[in-house]
Order: sequence, then C-alpha cells, then structure tokens
Amino acid sequence: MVNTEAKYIMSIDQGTTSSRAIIVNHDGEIVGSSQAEFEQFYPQPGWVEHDANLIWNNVQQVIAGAFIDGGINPSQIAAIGLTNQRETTVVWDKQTGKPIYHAIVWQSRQTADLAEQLIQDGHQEMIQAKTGLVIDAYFSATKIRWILDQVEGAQARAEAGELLFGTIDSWLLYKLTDGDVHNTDYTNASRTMLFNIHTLEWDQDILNLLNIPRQMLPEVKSNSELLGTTKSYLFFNYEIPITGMAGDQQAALFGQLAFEPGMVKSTYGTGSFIIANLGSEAFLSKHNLLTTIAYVLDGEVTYALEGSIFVAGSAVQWLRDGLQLIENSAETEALAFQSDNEDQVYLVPAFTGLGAPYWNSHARGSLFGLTRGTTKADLAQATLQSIAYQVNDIIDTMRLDTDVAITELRVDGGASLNDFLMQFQADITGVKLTRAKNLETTALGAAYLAGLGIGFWKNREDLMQFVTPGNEYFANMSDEHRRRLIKGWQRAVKTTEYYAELVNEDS
Ligand SMILES: Nc1ncnc2c1ncn2[C@@H]1O[C@H](COP(=O)(O)OP(=O)(O)O)[C@@H](O)[C@H]1O
Ligand SMILES: O=P(O)(O)OC[C@H](O)CO
Repeated sequence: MVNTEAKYIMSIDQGTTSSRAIIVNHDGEIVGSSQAEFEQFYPQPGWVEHDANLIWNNVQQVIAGAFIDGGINPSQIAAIGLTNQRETTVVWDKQTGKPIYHAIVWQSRQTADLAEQLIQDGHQEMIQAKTGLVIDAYFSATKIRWILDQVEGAQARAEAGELLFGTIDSWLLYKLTDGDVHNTDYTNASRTMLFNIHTLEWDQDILNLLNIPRQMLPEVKSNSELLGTTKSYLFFNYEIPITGMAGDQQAALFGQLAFEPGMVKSTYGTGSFIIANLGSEAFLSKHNLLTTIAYVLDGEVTYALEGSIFVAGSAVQWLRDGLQLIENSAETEALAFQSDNEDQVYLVPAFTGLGAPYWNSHARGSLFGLTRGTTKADLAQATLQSIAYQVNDIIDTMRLDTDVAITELRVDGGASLNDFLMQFQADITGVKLTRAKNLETTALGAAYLAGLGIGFWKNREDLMQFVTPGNEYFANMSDEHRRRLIKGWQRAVKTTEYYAELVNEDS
C-alpha cells in the first residue's frame, strides 16, 4: 500500500546505550518520540558487546513508542531516516538472518593486539592514505577478522558466500526490509577501515591483507537516496521508503546544519566526537586525526576531519553506576560548581584506552592529585573537566593540522546540557560554544537526509530555516590559569601512558 497522507518523516537513531525514534513534521518540529536503553555485555575487561537481535527488538519498541507518543500512524510517514552507532560489527547468516556472534561494539578492545600487529608490520601509511583512518581496534576491520577467527568454520562459510557483514545501519536495514537489502552508506563504510575514501570503493588490497571475503560486504549508497523499503507487515501494511542514512556523528553534523567548510560540531554522548567540515578536500591529518566522509549528496563528496574520544558521558555513568556517588548524571553540575578543587584532581578516563590523538589501546583510567580532603564534588568536577580536556586536545590538534581558525563549536549530545561542562569547555579552549536548541541533532540529521531523499524538503537551503541556536557560552578564563590547568592535564595523560607502557612490558 502506498502512503497517501504522508506528512511526517520518521527517524531512527540507534545509539551505543539506547535507541530512539522521532517523528518530524514539515517545519522540522518533533511531534512524537520514544527512547529505550538496552543491555550491554562486558565479557572480559575492555570488551564491549551487544546482542544484535536485542537491538532490533529495541528499535521496534521505540518505533511503536514514537507512533503512540505522537498519535500518528504509519500511513502518515513519508520516509524513514536511519542513523547509528558506527563501526560496531555484526556478522550474520545470509539464509537465516541470525548473527553468528554478538555485535562487537566500537569501544571494544578485544582486537587491540591484531591492530598493533598491523602497525608493527608497517601498514599504517597505506591504511591512512586509502581510508583516512589510523589503525585501531575501534574500526570494523579487525573486529570482522576476529569473528571469522573465533567462530568455528566462519572463514570458510564467509568464503562460500554464506555470511554477511554489516555495521548497525546495514543490520537494521536488512531487518527492516526482511532480508531483501544488504546496503550501507558512504559515512558508515568510511569507518570500517576497508573503504577507500578517494575511489569510493571497498579496497581490495586491505581485504586481501585481512583475508576478508569481498562478498560479505554490503553495497555502498549515498546518504540521501532510496536505500530500501520496509516490509509491509512491519508497518501495518504500509511500505515506507528508507531514503536517508548516515553514521550518527555525521548525522549530527548534518543536523547542526554545519554545511560550510570550517564549521565544527562537538557531540557529548557516551563518547565525544568532534567533526570539522572539510568541504571537498580529503585532507589527511599529520597528527592522528581521522579523515572521514561527512556525506555524499547529489554525487558530491564532502569530507570531514574527526577526533574521536572513547569515554566522555560514560565517565559520568561510571560515577553513577560504578562508584554510586550520584543518582543521576545531571547532579554532577551542582557538585562541580561546589568544588573548589584547589588540590587539582585530574581524572584520565582511559577506561577503554585513549582515542584521538593518542590512540593508546593499553592505557587504563587513572586519578591524580587525591588528598585526604578530596570530596565527591572534586571527583565530579574532575570527571566533567576530563571530558573538556579531551575535547580541547582535539581542537588543539585540529588547529595544528589545518589553518582553519576554530572560533566556534556547535555542541549537542546529552552531556552538553551540563552548564559546568559547557562553561569549562569554553574557558579551556578559548572558543564560543553554541548549544543546539534541540539536542536531537543526530536524529534530526537523519530525518533531514531522508526528507531530502524524497523531496519532502527541496534542498539544503530549505533546511536553513531550522537554525535555532540555543544557549551560548563564552570563554572567561585568564591565559595563565588556562595554561596551568592544561599543563596538569598533559602531565596526567603522559603518566597514564607511561604506566600503561610499564604494565604492558610485564605482560
Ligand atoms: N546533565 C548531564 N551532565 C553530565 N553528563 C550527562 C548529563 N546528562 C547526560 N549525561 C551523560 O551523557 C550521556 C548520554 O548522552 P546521549 O547523547 O544520550 O548519549 P548516546 O547517544 O551516546 O547514548 C550519558 O553518558 C550520560 O551520563
Ligand atoms: O552511539 P554514540 O552516540 O555513543 O556514538 C558512537 C559513535 O558513532 C562511535 O564512533
């Protein structure tokens, strides 16, 4: 059945700790939404896994929830946009659609040794030139290799064409189309460490190096086109086109309407991801940042420079769930304002190693400067500050790498609601922060892509009417103070890395 009264776009945002679905009207307003967390698995220290079937159930739950919340039915949905946690790797049986192993999550360190071996074997330069990425366990490539090695018979089955690989976008698209479609999009493909971002093809040299059969990989599509159509039974007899898809950080850049080269967004979620629009230039970082595809629209590729931080809001979750120092994340704001932190406590939240620009898989979290007088408030402050210091490291590196003068950060994500964090970020980085009025920039970005894909909105100019900046934060700290704090942070990171080196020598 074809939609006759389609007035809305549905967007599904499948994140690391929760999924959400929103319904957006023609004015870019959210008229229905639903969110639900799902279970995380930590089978060994540093490993993080998901159950891909659970994710699918969770997504179906939020889809239904958004319809109920908005009082809207599927006949009113013109198109669906899909956005997702990136890199997380699923391998499933082509016939049955059943995953052969848990999804290995982007944060997981179980392939750190494999990544290190590739570096030691001298492949870094080639991999960066082709994929724009540094070699790290973060990306999908080593995770696929790991699954093919660990699950009995998997390599042979993959070679026989019996297994499929996908990141969460592909997996959900496959489920939404009931197995009809095995596609991904350029942004997600660019995070696998198997995709050549210049030729826009899977790279046979890297596939050979890792012995990954080409036939496992999805077809790569642009971010705003027909990617598949939902099976009618899923949406009460309506077949809804999926016309927008992007990895969540690229979707957030799009949702921030940061279309001009030099515009930078910083998302404060589980991790933190800073992305600068590079325009049409696939500039390669000399300082361990990532070059990635921001979006491909109307045959034109826009590239981005990215700094990825593995632990940001999840450090606040650790205060809440691990240490049980607080009951909810928002409490850290008042606590941090209370602390005078004269002793200068530093937390380096390297719980799953350090991401950009350090790329240290072996580092683990450390606390410095504790005294008998250290309070819960000091720990809350140090935790929020650690997020800002990590973001500052990325902005500094971007400034080193490019001649882009970064004077403004467009911020979003759950933890960007924290006024202490935002003010400290502005102070420590010396930039203005503009927080999106609607923090659902990721889901909105995917909705915009889907809407453009079916002509619901005509073009990017049409979307500019949705620019509604929220709070702004201005730098207000002396240079001397800023330098002193940053020096302390740099010493803390250096010591954390040194400690990891010593521990690693022993093992
Ligand atoms: N007010 C707050 N202060 C500090 N951290 C927060 C606050 N609200 C949420 N967070 C943190 O932000 C993260 C949730 O943000 P969200 O954007 O939903 O993340 P994701 O999309 O990665 O699941 C959690 O890690 C949570 O601890
Ligand atoms: O799910 P999020 O929002 O933590 O985002 C995860 C990133 O896409 C990982 O690269």
